Amino acid sequence: MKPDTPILHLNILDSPRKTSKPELAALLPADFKGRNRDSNRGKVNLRIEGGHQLSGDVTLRTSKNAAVALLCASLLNYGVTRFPRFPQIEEVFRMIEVLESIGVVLEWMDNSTLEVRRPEKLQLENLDNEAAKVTRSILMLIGVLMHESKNFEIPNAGGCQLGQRTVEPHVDALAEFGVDVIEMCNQLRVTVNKCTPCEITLHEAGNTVTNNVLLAAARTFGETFIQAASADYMVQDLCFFLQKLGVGIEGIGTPLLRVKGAGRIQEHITYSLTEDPIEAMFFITTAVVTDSEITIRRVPFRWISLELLKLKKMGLRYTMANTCKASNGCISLADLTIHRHKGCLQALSDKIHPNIWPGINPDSLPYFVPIAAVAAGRTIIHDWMYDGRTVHYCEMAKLGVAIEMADPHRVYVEGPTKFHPPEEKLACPPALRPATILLISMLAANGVSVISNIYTINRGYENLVARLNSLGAHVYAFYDD
Ligand SMILES: CC(=O)N[C@H]1[C@@H](OP(=O)(O)OP(=O)(O)OC[C@H]2O[C@@H](n3ccc(=O)[nH]c3=O)[C@H](O)[C@@H]2O)O[C@H](CO)[C@@H](O)[C@@H]1O
Ligand SMILES: C=C(OP(=O)(O)O)C(=O)O
Repeated sequence: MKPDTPILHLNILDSPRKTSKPELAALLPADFKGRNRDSNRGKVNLRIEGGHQLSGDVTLRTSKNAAVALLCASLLNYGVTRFPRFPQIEEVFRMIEVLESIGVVLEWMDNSTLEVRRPEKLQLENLDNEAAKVTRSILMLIGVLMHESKNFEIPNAGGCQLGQRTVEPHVDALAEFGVDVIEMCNQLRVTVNKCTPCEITLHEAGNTVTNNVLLAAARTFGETFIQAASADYMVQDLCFFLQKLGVGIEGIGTPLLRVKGAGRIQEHITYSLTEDPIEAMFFITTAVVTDSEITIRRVPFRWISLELLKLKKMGLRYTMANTCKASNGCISLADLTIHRHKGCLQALSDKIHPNIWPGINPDSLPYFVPIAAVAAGRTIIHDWMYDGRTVHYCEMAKLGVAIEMADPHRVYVEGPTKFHPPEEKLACPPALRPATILLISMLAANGVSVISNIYTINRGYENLVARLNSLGAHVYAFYDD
């Protein structure tokens, strides 16, 4: 194992010029080249020299979860769609591969603006199954493609492995429009019998299913009502984009959405995604676990307000400044400084559990595991939403965390913890947020830790090595071809 030097300046595309795809691929940091999608060859691993206090500031990128929804939504538009500051992450690269395979032209215009031009007719028969099946976002293509073709197939959903993740709410909701989705041999066969506006109650307030229904309703003539919709951040970002395309949407940020479908959409539009609230949780946790003062710039603070309240109750001090609007004009942002706690955090007596927004975000919940490990006392983390996520939390024991599984949905964490490196290198779990809490804990562990094959982390976070090192971390990427 031969470590590289710390990667400090990976973003070398600093001049706003049009860059061809191969040129861009050559310039992108190695972690972003789509290596090891399905194989064990060319794995990107990380070697972390932990125990350093961090300092400085970091600016949030836009979110994976809104980006994938907006990529699907861009197909509703026959004009040119531009997305400034689009995240350059593996999940986005997979969706780009899928869209390119069906004839969509996608081009990075500069460092981060992605331009999307769809052809008049998509070649659905050419769909790149290999890229599609490793994402869950592929499900959202149903809501778009049902306006294009009466019969088509997509692979069943992939994504993070967190236990059973149902597609039933998608099947039932799309049936209300007149669309049958049948699962056969791990493919979803879609038959569009009709496409009528409807009144839908989702039987789970899921994010992807709400987005799928929004996309279906966006080009269905008439008014569709969605009850028990998710109001989470990626749904809000999709709604703002659809509004810009001319789709009428009322109720954004609530569980009741009313959508007035548009006809053919042909707009030349630019839409800026909002900054990622879950990436904010990543850096907040990094500051807490390494007991560092870090300023996180452009935080969509209202999307993590309950998380911040819980942290405040635990004794964490933070300050907010420079409130402004996100580039899309819709969401308030602020610079958030996390102050050093110097070991004074206390465990909360109440359980910490996720909820649909505005509860603690399900993707924020894993970050409370290392945070609870830093606090004095016992915390109960109740992960009711996912059937199989707590097993990943228990990996934290290898870094010195006193963690005990009470049942498949609950863990007890006893702090404070003196983090130490694992005895041997850790395999990156196939679940994005649980993988990142291992990485964060390694930053706090005095000594050298290794985490292998970080494809899962690169699915959702951009240029993390360089950004952590710019805060004073010592993280080295290396490959074992
Ligand atoms: C691309 C994208 O946006 N992915 C996000 C999306 O996935 P997505 O919306 O696809 O999440 P799932 O549909 O898999 O739902 C997550 C889990 O929560 C359960 N569930 C969900 C809603 C509900 O009201 N009741 C309930 O029990 C589901 O059964 C499942 O076990 O939402 C998840 C939950 O926030 C996030 O972790 C994912 O990052
Ligand atoms: C669960 C996640 O992603 P996905 O829905 O893409 O699997 C996640 O982002 O934490």
